[in-house]
Amino acid sequence: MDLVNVEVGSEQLQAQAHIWNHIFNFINSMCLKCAIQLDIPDIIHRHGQPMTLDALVSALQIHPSRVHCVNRLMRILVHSGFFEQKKLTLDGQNAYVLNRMSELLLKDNPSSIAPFALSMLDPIMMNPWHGLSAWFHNGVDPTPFEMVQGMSFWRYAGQDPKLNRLFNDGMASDARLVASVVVNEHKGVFEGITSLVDVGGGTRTTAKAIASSFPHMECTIFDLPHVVANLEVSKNVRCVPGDMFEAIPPADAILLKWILHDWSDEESVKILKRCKEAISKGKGKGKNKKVIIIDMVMENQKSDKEMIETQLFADIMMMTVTSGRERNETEWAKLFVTAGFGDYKISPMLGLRSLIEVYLS
Ligand SMILES: C[S@@+](CC[C@H](N)C(=O)[O-])C[C@H]1O[C@@H](n2cnc3c(N)ncnc32)[C@H](O)[C@@H]1O
Ligand SMILES: O=c1cc(-c2ccc(O)cc2)oc2c(O)c(O)ccc12
Repeated sequence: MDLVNVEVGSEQLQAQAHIWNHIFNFINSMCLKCAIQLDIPDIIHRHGQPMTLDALVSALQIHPSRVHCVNRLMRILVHSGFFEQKKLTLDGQNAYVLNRMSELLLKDNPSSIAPFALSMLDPIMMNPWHGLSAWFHNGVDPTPFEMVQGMSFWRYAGQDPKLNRLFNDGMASDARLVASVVVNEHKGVFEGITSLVDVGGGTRTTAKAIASSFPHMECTIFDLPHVVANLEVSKNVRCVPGDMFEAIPPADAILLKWILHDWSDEESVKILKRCKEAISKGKGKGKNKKVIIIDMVMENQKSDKEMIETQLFADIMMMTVTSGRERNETEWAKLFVTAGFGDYKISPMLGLRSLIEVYLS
């Protein structure tokens, strides 16, 4: 094709802009990481009132030669919706204020997403992305993470205390946010249940929230021995070490929060079969015998482009890091039928994620 003679119309320029936008999309992630590392949300929060650029610059402990760059960083962060700008009436200066997004980045917010953001944007997690196309040619390694880092994500996290702490803190803060929504707004899901096992319950955050809202429920956390071994004793949540692929302690109900998206369909069916055995042996009756899943249901929020895109990101993330996947309703239903369950109910209620109740019959 003689490119010089091709007429470049406005549609092509728009296409070029679209591609450029995607080439540079990583800049959004990196500016977010930079803002968290510079402590910008906490600095504005501590200021207690709208904060001018001059006040922000003097509170930031940065090299004097970088001072003139702060407004450029703040401009893109305002554009991407992380801060608001207000006109100060006295001198006409603009000042920054937090919004719902930056409040979720504050370090002392129990639901802070900052640790999760820093773990996901750590070079250890970013390097595998450079191997994505090579991994499509390589039929050996289960994930790009394993191909590039030489071991699974789980083994890596087990030997890198910094990544492990950031990831677990990120999981725990998510668990606090989700548990408060579930126990405050969807209490009915747990009513009538006398015993619950939170399989892969990690640092026990979700189980503790459920146990304090339902003091008569016997709550157990079931996780790998090295996870459970490090937890301090809690009077209302029992800890049982073990492997969910082998056997799960009996209970009326089993909770699987952010578990099945880590695993392939075959592995997920194995876990669900162990759940079925556990609730079959439990003392629950009728619809109280159930598996409660908190995970994404893809294609469930047709109207919201950003939510759909985030679910698509999460799916590719799981492919790259854990060999798991995000599923649509048909794919979930197939897992439940294959594992021998009879019925299920999906409540889309947790932003990106849904609550799925799976019944024996
Ligand atoms: C993504 S984290 C989810 C933690 C927690 N449910 C939450 O949402 O905050 C997955 C959990 O599964 C646990 N896990 C992985 N393999 C397991 C196994 N074979 N048996 C039991 N737990 C396992 C991990 O230790 C980890 O705590
Ligand atoms: O590396 C990950 C990433 C996630 C993840 C990514 C995006 C989302 O919207 C949600 C979750 O989840 C993970 C996970 O559950 C896990 O066990 C290991 C790694 C990751």
